[in-house]
Amino acid sequence: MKKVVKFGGSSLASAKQFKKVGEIIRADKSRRFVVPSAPGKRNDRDEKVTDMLYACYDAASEGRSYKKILEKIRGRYDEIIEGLGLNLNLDHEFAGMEENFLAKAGKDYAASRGEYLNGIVMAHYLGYEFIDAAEVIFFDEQGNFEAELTNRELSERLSHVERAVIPGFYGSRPDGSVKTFSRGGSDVTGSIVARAVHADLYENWTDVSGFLVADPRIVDNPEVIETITYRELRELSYMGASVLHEDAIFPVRKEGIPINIRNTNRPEDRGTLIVETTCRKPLHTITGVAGKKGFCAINIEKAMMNTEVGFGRKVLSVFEQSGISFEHMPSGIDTMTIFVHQSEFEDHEQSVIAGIHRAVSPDVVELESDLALVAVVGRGMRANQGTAGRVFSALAHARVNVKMIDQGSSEWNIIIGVKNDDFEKAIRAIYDIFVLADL
Ligand SMILES: Nc1ncnc2c1ncn2[C@@H]1O[C@H](COP(=O)(O)OP(=O)(O)O)[C@@H](O)[C@H]1O
Ligand SMILES: N[C@@H](CC(=O)OP(=O)(O)O)C(=O)O
Repeated sequence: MKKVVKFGGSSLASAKQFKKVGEIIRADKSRRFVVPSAPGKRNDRDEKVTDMLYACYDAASEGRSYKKILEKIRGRYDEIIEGLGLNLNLDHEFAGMEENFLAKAGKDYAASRGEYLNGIVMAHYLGYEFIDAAEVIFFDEQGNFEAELTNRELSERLSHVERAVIPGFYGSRPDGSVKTFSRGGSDVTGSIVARAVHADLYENWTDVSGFLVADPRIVDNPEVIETITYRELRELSYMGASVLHEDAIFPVRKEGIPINIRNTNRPEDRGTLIVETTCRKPLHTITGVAGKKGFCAINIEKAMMNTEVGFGRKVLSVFEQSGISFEHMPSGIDTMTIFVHQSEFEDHEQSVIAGIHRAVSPDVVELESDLALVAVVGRGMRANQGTAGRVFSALAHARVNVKMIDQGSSEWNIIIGVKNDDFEKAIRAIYDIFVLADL
């Protein structure tokens, strides 16, 4: 049995948390490969080390004094080292970081040091080998992750190692410069390591007892999902369920390795098992509900639109030319609506509208901003009649105005557009009708 264990920032925020992690790892000999994040928040008012490193980099690159922030970061590690009673000194590492800051090694380099230093501390604490992720995780010149090259090299390197700590979140480009994944990317590193060592299980340890049916910051005490499939999870994590990075399933999916989400503060809880496929019937019709705010809808109307071959392609090419990807595209006979991220769209708004006019001569183009998308996801939805009806009656009861509905033909997800202001209300209404009313 071989397990890869990833610990998030909340699990490594202090010496007290490190001790819990140490106990978890020592309790099971198969936990051979450890992927730590940078220290996270110790309480609601605290800062994540990664955020402090970004602030430090910004100060250094703008010629402002960064020393105070760097000292604060140093303080976080020293507190952990002292609390664990380790004979370890990070003088050399911090001197190297300062040199590189001044040499402008880049923002990604700065951000990655949170995981790098925590990896050194963790390896020391556990007596495991430390492997710098820059030596085994690779990106190309453009910064795209090199999945196959990484898998080959990492497999080879780890085949000679009994127990190792590999810091999460970063790797390197061909010129040796550091490149990070997007925020939350240590989850992806854990998955890459699990694939490379052909792990039996990828355990992802965090501060909640599994993947929850809804975001616990919106719904009080949501139920834990016992078993969820990769594709359900991908949809929920892409749509904002931040417990697992949206790309973390791809490497393990290639090998069919299950992921187990576990709680460092309650190791006795079984957590959530994420699998390729399962015979286990879901407890409720829906598996989960998640969503994101900050979308904008571009509504295009033109009489007889559906008879114009190539209409959709021409419209989408306008977005493509501005480098904007679209999220959803519900359409009617004479209407078509494109949902985009408001933050990506705002700067290009007028040029995109002008482009649409030039490309397809529409009758009307209208914009609606400050929208949220909610995804109701579940493999059980196909087998249950009236799911959409229940969703919409719950939303109507909660007085939520539905702006858009998009149901894939696979019938295991329904996407609903609502106003940003109605977002939390919509999530609670859907949770209540499918989970609380079911109990
Ligand atoms: N559906 C969900 N299930 C569980 N947690 C969720 C969900 N949606 C959002 N979260 C949030 O994700 C957090 C865990 O993710 P994250 O902060 O990245 O942890 P870590 O620091 O351990 O990587 C939880 O504390 C919770 O607030
Ligand atoms: N430390 C990085 C990477 C990461 O995955 O962190 P966490 O596991 O705490 O979400 C971040 O804050 O984005």
